Amino acid sequence: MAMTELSTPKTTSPFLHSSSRLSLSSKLHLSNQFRHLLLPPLHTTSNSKISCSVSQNNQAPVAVQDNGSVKTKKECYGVFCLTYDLKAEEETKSWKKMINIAVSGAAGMISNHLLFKLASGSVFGPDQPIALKLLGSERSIQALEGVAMELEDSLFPLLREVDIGTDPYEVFQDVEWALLIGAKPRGPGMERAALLDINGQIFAEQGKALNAVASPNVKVLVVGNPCNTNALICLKNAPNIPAKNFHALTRLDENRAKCQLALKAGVFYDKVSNMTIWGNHSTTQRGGLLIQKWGRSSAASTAVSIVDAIKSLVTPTPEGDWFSTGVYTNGNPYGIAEDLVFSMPCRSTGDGDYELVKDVEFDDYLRNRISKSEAELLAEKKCVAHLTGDGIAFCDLGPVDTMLPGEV
Ligand SMILES: NC(=O)c1ccc[n+]([C@@H]2O[C@H](COP(=O)([O-])OP(=O)(O)OC[C@H]3O[C@@H](n4cnc5c(N)ncnc54)[C@H](O)[C@@H]3O)[C@@H](O)[C@H]2O)c1
Ligand SMILES: O=C(O)C[C@H](O)C(=O)O
Repeated sequence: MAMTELSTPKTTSPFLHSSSRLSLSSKLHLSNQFRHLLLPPLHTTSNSKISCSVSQNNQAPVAVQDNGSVKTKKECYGVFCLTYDLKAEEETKSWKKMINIAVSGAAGMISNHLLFKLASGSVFGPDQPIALKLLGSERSIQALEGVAMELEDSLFPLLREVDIGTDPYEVFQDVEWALLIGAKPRGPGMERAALLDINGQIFAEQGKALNAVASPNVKVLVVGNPCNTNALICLKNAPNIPAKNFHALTRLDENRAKCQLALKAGVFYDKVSNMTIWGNHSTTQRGGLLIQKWGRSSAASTAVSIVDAIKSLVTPTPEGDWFSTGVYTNGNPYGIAEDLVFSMPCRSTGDGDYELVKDVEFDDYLRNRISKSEAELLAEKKCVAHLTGDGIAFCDLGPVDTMLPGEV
């Protein structure tokens, strides 16, 4: 194998703007028969050395163009600074058109697991190139750069672009998926509803930004807690986007419930189907206990459940089964109060959209539990009336009796 040694220059932080475009382009093949190419700046120490050879095929690296002007390297990072003519690459001819995916809270715990699954192709498929638009808070911008560096070092062929920024009006431009994770998590002894005040503002602002700049058919998955009411705030601030496109993540509850039922029934969890989570991302499940054990809220299993939730929308639902997702109640067949985001059983043909499953039967016990969840969400809705355009907020969340044994 032909080898060469390249000394790599030390580079300073390239992310100098609120939204930096990192255009990750085609693969650099590491093989023996091609001429050596000077690599873009690497984030390594000044004395590090690399032995490699780089095939260039017919691709001429060019500077990234933005609004007609050639960008300077300080706006991007390493390999993201170059873009390549992909027409020469046989593999990419079978690929779908690239999609733009926004992830907020991209420097947080959940995103740290999720982003690498998205970039690997295991969520949207092995023929679906993606651009990641990463939104962080001002305080997390350095960490966001670190995330971009790790994505760069992972050499994902399907990851074509990475943007980072703190302004949702820039980061959400033309996005087809928005995964809204960025928000404060609760700590030990807190209820999710206590986050209403802190997190509600974030989702009002991000709803407005999506409304203004995202793709008109963007699919929005709200993860930040309390996710049902945050999703309601978000959709109310985005009147140009179909309300049906907004989801609150209740898939973690579904996965937890499947696990618990399997345990009880003495079967492996793949034997459990047709699980419905009704209502809100539940405070009656294991989130609090996990916070007590971990000292922080669930992250890896949440990322997995986000993957499951997206896959349920982009692949056909297996015959006879359904999945749960928090959706806008608008003419629902179960008599649940309208104008809420409420988790219900759904099916999808795999086109990103869904239909409600309309014939699930309730017994009195279930009806009673659903009513309780409905009452909780109606109370939360009153608390955020100032953020949904419904007048003056009135907050009376009542006594909380949902802590699990062992919670403090
Ligand atoms: N629905 C669910 O099933 C579920 C499960 C677990 C956690 N959660 C919720 O998800 C949220 C995130 O959890 P985490 O563990 O990743 O938290 P984290 O604290 O690790 O990360 C949150 C990140 O969001 C950033 N952020 C804060 N405000 C922002 C804003 N306005 N715009 C963009 N980014 C912003 C923070 O800087 C931080 O980097 C929490 O609200 C948590 O309660 C929901
Ligand atoms: O419980 C929490 O606050 C975190 C998350 O929503 C969870 O269910 O694990």
